[in-house]
Amino acid sequence: MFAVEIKNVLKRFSSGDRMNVLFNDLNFTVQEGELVVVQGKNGAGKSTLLNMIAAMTPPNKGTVSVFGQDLLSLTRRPEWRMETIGYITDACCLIPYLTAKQNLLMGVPSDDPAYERVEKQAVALLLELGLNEQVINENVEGLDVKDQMLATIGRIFMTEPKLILADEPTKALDGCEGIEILERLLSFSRRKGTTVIMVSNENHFIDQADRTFRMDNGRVIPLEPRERAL
Ligand SMILES: Nc1ncnc2c1ncn2[C@@H]1O[C@H](COP(=O)(O)OP(=O)(O)OP(=O)(O)O)[C@@H](O)[C@H]1O
Repeated sequence: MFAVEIKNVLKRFSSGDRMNVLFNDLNFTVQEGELVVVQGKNGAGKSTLLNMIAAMTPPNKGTVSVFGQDLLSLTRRPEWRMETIGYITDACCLIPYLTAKQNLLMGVPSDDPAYERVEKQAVALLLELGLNEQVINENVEGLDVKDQMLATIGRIFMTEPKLILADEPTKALDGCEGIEILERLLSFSRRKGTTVIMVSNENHFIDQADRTFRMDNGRVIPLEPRERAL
C-alpha cells in the first residue's frame, strides 16, 4: 500500500477575481516507510502539497489517499489527523510553562494506571532524541530554540504517527543546528519505520533520503543523483 497516493489533482486558489491554478494534473506517490525530501522555490506549492496530504485543504479535482484512505471521504477529519499525521513546522506546539517531559505526558492524569509506563516511554524518547535529564525536566520557555525543537519532535513522536510531514521546521535556526536537528528527526524516523515527507532546500539531506523531488511549475519532479549537488 502507498503511504501517499495523489492522482490527477487540480488545485487552484482564488486571487481577487482571478483563479490561480497551482497544480494541474498532479501525480505523486510515496511508499510506506519511505523518507522523501521535497525542494522548490518560494511559492512552488510545497506547503500546499503537505496541507493536502494532511487533509487541511482539499483538491479541486482528483484524489489524495493516505494509507489507502481517500481523504475526501473522511468523516472524522481531526481525529484521523491526530491518529495518523505528525505535522512539524517551525512553530513550537509545546506549553511553555510545563517541562519537556510534562508536555509529552499531557492528557495522561498522574493517577492513571498507565502513567508510569507512559512517563518512562516519554523520558526514553526524549533521551533518544538527544536531550539530557536536566533539559527534560526544565520548563520549555527556559530552553534554547534547538532543545525546544527537539522536545517538539518528541511530542509529535509520542502520538506514534504513521506519517511525518515536516515543513522546513528548522528554518529559524542557523545552518549547523538546523541540520543536526533534522538529522536526528530522520534517523529517529528510520528506526521507527515512520514514513517522512520533508520540505527542505538543504542539500545536506538528499543523500539520506530515499528519493528527492523538486516542485516546479505545478509538478513534482524526481531529482537524479547527479542533479543533487546543484
Ligand atoms: N489559502 C490560500 N489562498 C490563496 N492562495 C494561496 C493559499 N495558499 C497558498 N496560496 C498560493 O499558492 C502558492 C503556493 O503556496 P505554498 O505556500 O504552497 O508555496 P511554498 O512552496 O510552500 O512556498 P514557501 O517556500 O514560500 O513557503 C502561492 O502563490 C500562494 O500564494
